[in-house]
Amino acid sequence: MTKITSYLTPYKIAIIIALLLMLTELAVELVQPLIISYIIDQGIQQNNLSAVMMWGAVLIGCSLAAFAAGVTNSFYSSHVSQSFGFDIREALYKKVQDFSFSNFSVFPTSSLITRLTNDVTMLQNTVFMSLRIMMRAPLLVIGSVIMALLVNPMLALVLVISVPVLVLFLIVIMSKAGSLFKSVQERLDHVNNVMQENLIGIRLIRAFLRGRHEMKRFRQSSEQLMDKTVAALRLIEVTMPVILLLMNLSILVILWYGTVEVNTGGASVGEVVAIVNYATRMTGALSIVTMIIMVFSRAKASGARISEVINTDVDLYDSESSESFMIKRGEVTFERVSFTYPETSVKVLDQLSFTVNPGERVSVLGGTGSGKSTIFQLIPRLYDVTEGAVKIDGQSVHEMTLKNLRSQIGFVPQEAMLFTGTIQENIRWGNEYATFEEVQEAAKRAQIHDTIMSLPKQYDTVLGQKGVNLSGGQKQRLSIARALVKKPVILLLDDSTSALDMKTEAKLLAALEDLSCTTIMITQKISTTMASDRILLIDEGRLLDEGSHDELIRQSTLYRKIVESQAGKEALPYAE
Ligand SMILES: Nc1ncnc2c1ncn2[C@@H]1O[C@H](COP(=O)(O)OP(=O)(O)OP(=O)(O)O)[C@@H](O)[C@H]1O
Repeated sequence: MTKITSYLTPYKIAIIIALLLMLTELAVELVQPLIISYIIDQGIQQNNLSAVMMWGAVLIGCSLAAFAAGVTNSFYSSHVSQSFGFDIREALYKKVQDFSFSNFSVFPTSSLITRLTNDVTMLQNTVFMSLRIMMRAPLLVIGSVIMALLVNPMLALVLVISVPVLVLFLIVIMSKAGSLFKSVQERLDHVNNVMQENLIGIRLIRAFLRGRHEMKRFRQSSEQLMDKTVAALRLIEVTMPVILLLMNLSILVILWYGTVEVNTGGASVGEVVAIVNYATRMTGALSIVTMIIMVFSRAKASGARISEVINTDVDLYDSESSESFMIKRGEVTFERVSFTYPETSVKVLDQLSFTVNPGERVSVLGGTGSGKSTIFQLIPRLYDVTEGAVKIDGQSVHEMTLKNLRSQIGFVPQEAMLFTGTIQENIRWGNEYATFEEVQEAAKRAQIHDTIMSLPKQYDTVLGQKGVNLSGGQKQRLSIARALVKKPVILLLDDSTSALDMKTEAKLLAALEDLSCTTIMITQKISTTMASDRILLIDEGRLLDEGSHDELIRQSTLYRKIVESQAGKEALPYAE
């Protein structure tokens, strides 16, 4: 288990320097009331101007030293906190990149974003404040009590009694605040989640006139965040008046008792002033402790949330026996494969067996929810099979390294996903080493080259977020081009031609013809299945039937029904 504090280890020298500088500031702060008491007792009371000048010069010298220490401390504190935040952000990002899909189902995207941003910033600020002021405040309280005891133990007794009471009170508040701030962060996750869904679905929201509904949803979640934050802050705010009340009372007692002691010769005026001065400084330090409680409580919650991600076991990884394997032929075999999604109990695939031969073009057809996309996810090992084996050229995908396996497979997901950047960059995303000619060739095969050339900036046209400035069909063809530029041995198209008209689809399929790769296409369209060598008919995670279009028309009632529903009775040569 990696502890968040271990990320501070590389900066231990800078931390030590910052802490030493902070101690210098603290020492000056503690010695100042003592010097002031000397100025009063040895200078003012004795009418000794040279003593006033001497101790005055010492006071100024100390203040300058504290100033220099403070400035240098800020420099080191910023360096340590920013570097620490950078390292944690990077570690989190790397971890999330390695996440399997089942890991993602545990952490919603919005929560991961909050953890990567808000939670890291919270920790970063805490480190900065710890090195700058946080450690100083408790030390100042302890130091002030010790110094007061050295100056006059009898007068200092008042502080010896009041300070532990206050510290106990603050500990109780801190333990309560921790859980409250944890729920503040969870509420923040929720606000981010609603916001994210709103922004992603903005077009749908406008089209369905659901703006008011969504506004209400957002307000509810924002109100919950506000309520939790107010509850947490109220608890913290209560500490301040309590501290002020108790400390002011203590000062009054010191003044009263001090007067008695001065009159009986038990204390000097300078000593009383010094102890009042220590008490005032302690009041300031204890007020800072209130802020510390808040910052630490939030940091504790944030630290736990970050640790949760960093210490998550990634359940999809290269095994000891994994090796690089060159896919030469592109034969895909499912051997009695069963699959259940993590955290669920329903078998989505059940003892599924089939083989796709090298270079073959196979369509996967089946009702919605029958498990077609799941079949695809198992080939590049986005999930591991629950039972059975998926093999490529006879080698189990489990025994191939993830990087090696995925680099040889072209995968076009159901929803075309594009990134902010130029068209060229988006295609090259599939193969960063592709030349411009290779990018163009892929675009030509994907039937998107002509469209690109008609744009004013052609391949340098900048796409908006998720490719908003393209039509659904254009996005699909661009993501096909992105898979083709990889020159994959196996090409998986998950309903990737659904938005294309029949003519464009036919051209695309013809252009894929001379590629020697094995092509598996999930489809709902008969026009696609007709252009395939073979069709796998899937129903409830099982292989219902397989064969060419003509064979299935002869042997499968279900297939005949699908053909009839899409192309009419006349498309059935064997119709009575
Ligand atoms: N991440 C997931 N976690 C849990 N269950 C899932 C997950 N993804 C899909 N399922 C379930 O698995 C079943 C098969 O889903 P799959 O996406 O493979 O179907 P499909 O045949 O591709 O459907 P469609 O044609 O509608 O895309 C469905 O019942 C679905 O609810």
